[in-house]
Amino acid sequence: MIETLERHRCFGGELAFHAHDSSETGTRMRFGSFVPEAAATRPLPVVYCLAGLTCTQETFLIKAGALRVAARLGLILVACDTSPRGLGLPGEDSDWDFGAGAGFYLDATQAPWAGHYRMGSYVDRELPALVERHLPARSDVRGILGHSMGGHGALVLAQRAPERWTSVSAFAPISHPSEVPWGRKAFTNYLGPDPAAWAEWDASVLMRRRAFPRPILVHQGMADQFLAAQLQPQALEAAAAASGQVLELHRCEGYDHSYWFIQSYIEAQLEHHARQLAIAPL
Ligand SMILES: N[C@@H](CCC(=O)N[C@@H](CSC=O)C(=O)NCC(=O)O)C(=O)O
Repeated sequence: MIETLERHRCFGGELAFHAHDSSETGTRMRFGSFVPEAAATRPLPVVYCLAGLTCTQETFLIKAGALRVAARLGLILVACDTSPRGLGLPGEDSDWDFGAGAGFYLDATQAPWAGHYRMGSYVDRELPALVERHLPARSDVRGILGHSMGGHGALVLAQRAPERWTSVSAFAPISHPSEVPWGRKAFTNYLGPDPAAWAEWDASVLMRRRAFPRPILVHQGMADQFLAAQLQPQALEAAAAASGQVLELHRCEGYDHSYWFIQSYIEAQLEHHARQLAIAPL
């Protein structure tokens, strides 16, 4: 069951925030949804929007400038939180790049995170099942996009289950988390010290192994303060070349890591999803 906490009419449709008990995280989770007016006459495809470190279920919907575009294209948007919260685990709230607000969209295997920090299965299975039961959403196709840590999440979840995810795109993703400080910290603590376990949640490793069956779109700002140290889009590009993945990587001169960058390219990304979702067989 979901509890709807607030509803707002927006661009002819409805923006809402909901809460529910999650069996994956064992906590109460919140998510936001935007349902365009067009859903009054037919079920619409959903694009799941994964935000980055320190964000909540509100950040993308408030800051990305996506709702006007989604209303025009007839796409439902769903934005979840970036981790479970309020568990009282040691260290859960100590760092902005680990623990609460930094779930990394994976399934933790290490104590004390295992059993709760299961954002991978939450986004892949539990949330779509809930959304498809309660919103006027198509269940035959799904899109996923994300920013930074959320870009990593979108790329990894789509590549791990290409039969479940029709379309994927990312803004400034953490492209090769096994090799950068944010990813190594998260993977060591959530998955343990063995890099073999990390590989299953690393977009560049997965892409090198097997191409996703449809084109992947990425935008990366070239004035991004995290570009060299944390994001490394060149790893994704090399992996795509190795597996034959069709990867459209746009290097956007002068743009930083912020939501001003996302606002500037959200229309291109949602149009990519609309194209992919429309051509998927019904
Ligand atoms: N607190 C940090 C900055 C955190 C930050 O920049 N978060 C990004 C995502 S980074 C990768 O996942 C973000 O989207 N923040 C929300 C926003 O509204 O911009 C610091 O102090 O450097």
